[in-house]
Amino acid sequence: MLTITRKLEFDAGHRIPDHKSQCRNLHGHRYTLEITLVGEVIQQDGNSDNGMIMDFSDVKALARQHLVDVWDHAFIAYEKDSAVLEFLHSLPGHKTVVIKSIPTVENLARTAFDILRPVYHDRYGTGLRLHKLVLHETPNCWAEITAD
Ligand SMILES: Nc1nc2c(c(=O)[nH]1)N=C([C@H](O)[C@H](O)COP(=O)(O)OP(=O)(O)OP(=O)(O)O)CN2
Ligand SMILES: [Zn+2]
Repeated sequence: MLTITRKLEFDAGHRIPDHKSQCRNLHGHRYTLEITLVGEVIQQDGNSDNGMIMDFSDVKALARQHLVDVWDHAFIAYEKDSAVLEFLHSLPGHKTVVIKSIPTVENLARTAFDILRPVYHDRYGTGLRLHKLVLHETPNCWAEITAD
């Protein structure tokens, strides 16, 4: 299978409210996101995308628009983490992203996958689709999610 992968990075805060150790504290990470796409290679002389599954700059632009710019420098909070949400909502203009699950790297990867899958899906009529998403929380810890 021929795939392309675009890597992007962003910073975000989170906490894991029930965690047995340090991760229950408010803290942040520089997340690394890897987006892997599959699809036919475009064969069209004169087309800027000729020879590509998708131009890396377009992969990046869409990822930024729909996910990275939304999450970058935000605090990502679980919708039931009422103590933290109450505090964050008291800060004028604070960038807070509320998600339906605890913001572990597993749940963030799944949430990111669900956001980005329709963004890339068959954009050029070439069977383009999101094949895999990898989210690194630290250089040593990451989650991967692959399309069924
Ligand atoms: N399965 C998961 N385990 C943990 C998660 C998670 O999202 N999924 N998250 C955390 C913490 O939030 C933190 O991100 C990881 O901290 P830590 O284990 O300290 O990771 P480091 O890479 O910094 O660890 P080193 O031992 O310094 O390499 C915890 N667990
Ligand atoms: Zn963490």
